[in-house]
Amino acid sequence: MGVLDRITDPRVLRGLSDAELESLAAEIRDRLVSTVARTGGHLGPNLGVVELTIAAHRVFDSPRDPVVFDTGHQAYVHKMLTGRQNDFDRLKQAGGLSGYPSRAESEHDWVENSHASTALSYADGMAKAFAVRGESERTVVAVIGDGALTGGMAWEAINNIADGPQTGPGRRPLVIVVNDNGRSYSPTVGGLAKRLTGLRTDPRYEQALEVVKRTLGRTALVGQPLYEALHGVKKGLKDLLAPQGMFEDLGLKYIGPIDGHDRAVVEQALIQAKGFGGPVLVHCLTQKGYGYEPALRDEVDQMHGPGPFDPATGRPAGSPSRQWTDVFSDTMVAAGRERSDVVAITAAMLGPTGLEAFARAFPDRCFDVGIAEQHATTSATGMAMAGLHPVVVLYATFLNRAFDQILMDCALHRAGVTFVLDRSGVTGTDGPSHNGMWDMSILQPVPGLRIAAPRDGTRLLEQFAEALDVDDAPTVVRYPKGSVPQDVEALERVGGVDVLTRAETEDVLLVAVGAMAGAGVDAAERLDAQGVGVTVVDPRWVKPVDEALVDLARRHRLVVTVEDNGRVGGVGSAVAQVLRDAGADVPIRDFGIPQRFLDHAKRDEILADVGLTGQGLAREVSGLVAALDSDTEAGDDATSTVRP
Ligand SMILES: Cc1ncc(C[n+]2csc(CCOP(=O)(O)OP(=O)(O)O)c2C)c(N)n1
Ligand SMILES: CC(=O)[C@@H](O)[C@H](O)COP(=O)(O)O
Ligand SMILES: [Mg+2]
Repeated sequence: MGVLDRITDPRVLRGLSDAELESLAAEIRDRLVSTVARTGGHLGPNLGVVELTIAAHRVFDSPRDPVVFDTGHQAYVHKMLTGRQNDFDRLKQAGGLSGYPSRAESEHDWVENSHASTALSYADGMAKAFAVRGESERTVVAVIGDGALTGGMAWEAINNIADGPQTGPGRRPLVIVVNDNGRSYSPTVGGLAKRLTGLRTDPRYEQALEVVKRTLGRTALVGQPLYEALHGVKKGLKDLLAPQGMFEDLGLKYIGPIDGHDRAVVEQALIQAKGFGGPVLVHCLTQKGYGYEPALRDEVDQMHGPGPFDPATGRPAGSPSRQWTDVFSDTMVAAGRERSDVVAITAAMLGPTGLEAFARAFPDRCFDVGIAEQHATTSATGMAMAGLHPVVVLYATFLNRAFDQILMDCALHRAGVTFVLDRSGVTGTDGPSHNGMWDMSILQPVPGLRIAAPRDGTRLLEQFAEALDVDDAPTVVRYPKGSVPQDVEALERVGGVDVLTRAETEDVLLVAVGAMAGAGVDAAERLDAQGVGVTVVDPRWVKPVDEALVDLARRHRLVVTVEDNGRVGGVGSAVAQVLRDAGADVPIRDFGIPQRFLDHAKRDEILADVGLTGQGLAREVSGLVAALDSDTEAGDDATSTVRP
C-alpha cells in the first residue's frame, strides 16, 4: 500500500514525514501519467501543481478553509488528496470523476465552472462572507495560473481584495497562490507576463529564490514582521522583483518568488501568509509538466491537455482523423494569402483553435491577447474600424463572456468582424461549462449579426469566405469538436438553403442546422422506410432566417428543426417566429439540447441521450406524423397536437 492510498482525508497529510511526502509526490505523478495516458486530460497543468497542492492541504484546513482553483483543470491532485484517488481511473468518463472540481463529488470542491480568471472573485466573495459572519479565522486560498491572471476579471478582483481590511475583526484572510509556469498553452503573453517571466530569465533569479528561501527558513516571524524582513532583505533585488512592486503598488502583500516544486518552502510561505491574516499573494515558480520528461520536452504546450497517449513516450495513441479545426486552419491560411486585411486574434489558444499555421505564415497578422475574450472582441472592432477584417477564433463557450462587447461594441458599430467558434455544440467530456450550447441562442437578439453553421468541411470553406465578404456586420461561423464528416452534397439550392434530400411525398420539412445534417439525412432514410416523406434542408446561414424556408414550409405538413445548440431561444425558435410572422400555418417542432447543464460524457453519448441522432429524431418525428394523421382522421385542428 503506497502513501497515496492512506490519504483518506487531507488532514492525514500533516502526520507524514518528509520522506513520506516525497514518496507521495512521486506516487501522485505516476498516477497522473498512467491515468491520463488512458483517459486523456490536463496532464501538464496537474504535474506542475503537485507540491503546491500538497503544501496547501497541509497548511490550510479544507473545506473550512476553501481552496479554490482558477479554471479548475489543475485540480486532479486536489481530488487525489481529498479522498478520490481510487475513483481517479474513471476520470472524465460518464459517471466517473469530472475533469474539474465538482460540488457533487466532494465538500472540498467549492467552484466547478472551468472558465478562467474567476477564482479571485469567488475568493473575494467568500472572504467577505466570512468577515460578515464573524468567521475571520477562516482563510480562503485561491490558486491561479499566470495565464488566468491575463484575464481582466482577475484584476477586478485584485482591485477589491487589495482594498480589504488587513487586520481587526473585519479582516479578510485570503491567500492568492500564483502558479506561474510561464504558459497558458503557449507562453503567456502581455506586459504582466513579461514582468513575471523576467524573473526566470534574469541570472539573479536563483539569488532571489535563495534569499527568500533563507529568510523564510530562518525566521519564526509571521505576518507583518516577516513581511518587513523579506522586503528589506530583497530590496537589493528590487528591480528584478518587479512583480513584487506591481502587486504591492496595488496594496497586496507579496511573498516570493519561491520554487513551487519545493514543498517545504511553499509550506513555509503559506504558513507565513496565513499568519499575516489579510490578503497576501504567494508567487510560486513552477514548470508545466514537471517530473515527466515527454511533457517538459513538448514545445507545443507541455502536454496541456492531451488525448490518450503512450506513457513511455508521451506520443499520442492512434492517429486522429481530420478534425474540423484542421479544415479551419487550412482555410484561414488560404484566406490570409488572398487578403492582406485578414488578421487573426486568439485568446491564449493559438494551437487548440488551429491558428498556428496562420501565425507561422503571417506572424505580424496574428495576435494573442491572453485569456481576454472581451478585450479580443472590442480590440477586433477597433481593427475593423481601422480597415482590417479581423477573425476572432474562440471556443464557443468562451464567447459567452464577451456578449456585451459583441452587442454594444461590435454590432452597434456594424463592424466587419468574423468570429469563428470551434467546439460549438456538445463537446462532452470537458463537462457542463465547456459545451458550446449557447451561442446560437445568446446571439439571436444581436441586430445585424449573421450566423453560419457549416455542415461539412467544404461548406466551412465556402461559408467562411462568405463571412469575410461581409464588412458591415459581425459574422459568426460555428462548428463542433472532433472529426469533420464526409461532405454532404446538395440536390439543389432554394434561396440560400441547400436541399439535401427529397421524397415522393412532402410530409416533413426537416431543417438540419450545421453538423446535424448527418443526423437529419439519417432520420429521413429511417422515416422513408416507414412511408414518411422528408425533405431535409441545410439553411447554411441560420441568422437571419432565410425567407426561402417559408415557402418550403408551406409545402409540407410539418416542420422540424434540429440544432446542436440549446433549444431555448435557438434556431428553431427563430424559424418558428419567422413562420408565424409570415402566416405560414404549419405545425413546427424544434429539437435541440435541453435547457440544463450536461454532465460530462462523450459527445456521441450525450447526443444519443438527448435524442439528437438520426434514430432519435426518426422516432420523435414518426410520432408527430402519426399524431397529425390521427388528428386529420378525427378532423381535429392538426396543429393542436404538435404545436410546441
Ligand atoms: C474564459 C476562458 N478562456 C479560455 C479557456 C481555455 N483555457 C483553459 S486552461 C488555459 C490556460 C490557463 O493557463 P494558466 O492559468 O497559466 O494555467 P496552467 O495551465 O498554466 O496551469 C486556457 C486558455 C478557459 N478555460 N476559459
Ligand atoms: C481547461 C480548458 O478550458 C481547455 O484546456 C479545454 O479543456 C481544452 O478543450 P479541448 O480538449 O476540447 O481542446
Ligand atoms: Mg500557466
